Amino acid sequence: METLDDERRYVERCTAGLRRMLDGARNNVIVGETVAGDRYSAERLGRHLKSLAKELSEEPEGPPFFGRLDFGAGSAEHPGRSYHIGRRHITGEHGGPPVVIDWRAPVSRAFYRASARDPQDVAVRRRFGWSGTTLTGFEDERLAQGEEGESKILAAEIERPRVGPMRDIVATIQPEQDDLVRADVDTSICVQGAPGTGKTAVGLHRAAYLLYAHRHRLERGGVLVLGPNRAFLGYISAVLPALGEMDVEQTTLAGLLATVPVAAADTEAAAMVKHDARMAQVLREALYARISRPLEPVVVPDGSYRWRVYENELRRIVDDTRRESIPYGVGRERVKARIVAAVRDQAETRGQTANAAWLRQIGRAVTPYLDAVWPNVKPEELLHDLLLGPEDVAGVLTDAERAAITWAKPPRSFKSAKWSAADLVLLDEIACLIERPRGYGHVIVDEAQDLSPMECRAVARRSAHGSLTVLGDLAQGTTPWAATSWPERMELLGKPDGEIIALTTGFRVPAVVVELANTLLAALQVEVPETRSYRSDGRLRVTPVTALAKGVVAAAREALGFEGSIGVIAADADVETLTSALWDEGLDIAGRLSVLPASMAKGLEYDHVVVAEPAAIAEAERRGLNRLYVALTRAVSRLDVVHARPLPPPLSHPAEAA
Ligand SMILES: Nc1ncnc2c1ncn2[C@@H]1O[C@H](COP(=O)(O)OP(=O)(O)OP(=O)(O)O)[C@@H](O)[C@H]1O
Repeated sequence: METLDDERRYVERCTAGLRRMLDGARNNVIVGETVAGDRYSAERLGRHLKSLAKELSEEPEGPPFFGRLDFGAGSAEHPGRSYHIGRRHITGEHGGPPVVIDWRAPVSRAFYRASARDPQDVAVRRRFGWSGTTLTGFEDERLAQGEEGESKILAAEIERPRVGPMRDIVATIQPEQDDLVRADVDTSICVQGAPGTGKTAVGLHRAAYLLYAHRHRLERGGVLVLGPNRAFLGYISAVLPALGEMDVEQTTLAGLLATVPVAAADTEAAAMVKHDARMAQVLREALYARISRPLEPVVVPDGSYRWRVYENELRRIVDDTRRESIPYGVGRERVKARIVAAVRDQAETRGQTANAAWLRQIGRAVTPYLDAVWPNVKPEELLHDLLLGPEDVAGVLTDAERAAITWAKPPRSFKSAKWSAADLVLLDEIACLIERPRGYGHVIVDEAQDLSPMECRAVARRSAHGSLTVLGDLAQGTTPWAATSWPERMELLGKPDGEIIALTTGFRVPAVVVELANTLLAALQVEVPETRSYRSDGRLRVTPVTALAKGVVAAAREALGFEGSIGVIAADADVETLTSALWDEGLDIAGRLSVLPASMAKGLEYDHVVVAEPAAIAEAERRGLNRLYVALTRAVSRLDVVHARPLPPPLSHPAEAA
């Protein structure tokens, strides 16, 4: 077994290897552009090499490897071989074997999965400890000899104080997480995970894994990651680049659907109706109601002659086309083509030949008729008209529901209409009825419990020919339409057969904090499995105060004495006052201390969290207790609950909890 010095020399070989790869990629950029056969392939090759060179040079510098596997002499596939495992593959000297194997390669799997009970031919698993890019030590587990222990390196990684954006967990992925990361590309999965069980981390690593294992297939469609808000996207934005993946689209659903700006807000009653799955039928019926029954023949002038297609045939064409399951816009084109074909058949019967120019001319002549029978429809126009006083041709909405979504003050035309966030979802539904949207090879949706049925449909349309990874926690549902059951949501997401898997080990929230948060769970009326916290460290303090701002300032000041980030989470309405109070006391809220509204806390984590006035968070909205549950579970090391008012009932046992 080598010494630490040997391993440090190995680091130098890796650094040299990386340098060789970068030089090689840069050289290839120069050569590749001049040697490739035709201009098109030269350009493609050039672009590919440039992006490789860019990727290599931009990659954040980190340790070249984090683990090593020594296989036993009896291994069938890797007898007596050793492999260093890292974030990316590093080529060896003189075309020899790589000095580092990518964590996603098949052989690396044993690093995450082997155990003393099932060593998978691994004699020794080594984990390395680093301080920046300096190798500081390693730990060995002689799995073949039944040796497997709590890893200090693993524990230190999980318990390290957090600063800045989310980091990858590639060195410490747990077996149950690895199962999800490497699930088959065609399999859609739904991960129900309590706070801090690594759902987001798993989703991002899955994106990286799928791109590695199925690059060709996914490059065409692409991979899309949908997060709940911009703050969250900023927080996770460094993970995929650190894993060498630069080309994954990361956005919010609102960002994806934003064809027009959001300039209006709905009442909750209106939003509830607009997000209801029944709106799909209302919109479909409203769109197809634009098609009218042909009552007159089409008369097409052609020189001195007039061609006629009679009502019966036209009706047949329109009815047949309606029966086909094709988008509305394609239907319009098809009707047009069929009318033109009917004219062509008549012309050919008369011995006239139909060339392309003639067919185009007939097509132009048919268009005004088509505009009357199967008109072009703009989504904004259709929705504007519908909201004037929804006719609800389908008869699926109640009078009250129809009244709720009727414009309070109708805009002068659809062009001056101000749209709400829910309207954007409806506009997307209509746009996709008219024309199929771009689909992705794989879509990862985080905080999926908050999606409405109509939003689920928007996601389903983008993953109709690909697969989905759905990440969420029913207990953290805060929207009025949040999910209460996964099978129902998977159905709406178009993957009714998707597997639903629960993650139950928490890596963020310390056990004492989990206990407090769990006292809320029963009141949330969702069935989710109990969580076990990996962390026995951590601190919880519940402090009654007479003046909230003063209490929060004191807690924040004390928190600054510890290492790591600090988040003060308060009801949205209290944020301004608390920010001023911290500011007035000279606390630096631009640095590692931030104040954030409870509505923005989802998905984020801070080393030290101060939850200000739980009662105010709980009563601020319909699912205020769920919101409070989210706020309480953001802490990595310490949670301070500061309250001037009584705690909301399910949380009223501070003495036992503290
Ligand atoms: N295997 C692991 N090794 C080290 N850290 C991990 C591991 N799994 C998760 N973590 C860490 O635990 C924290 C929580 O992970 P993540 O944010 O992915 O959880 P989550 O389930 O999405 O949480 P939430 O539902 O609260 O948003 C992160 O800091 C993440 O890096």
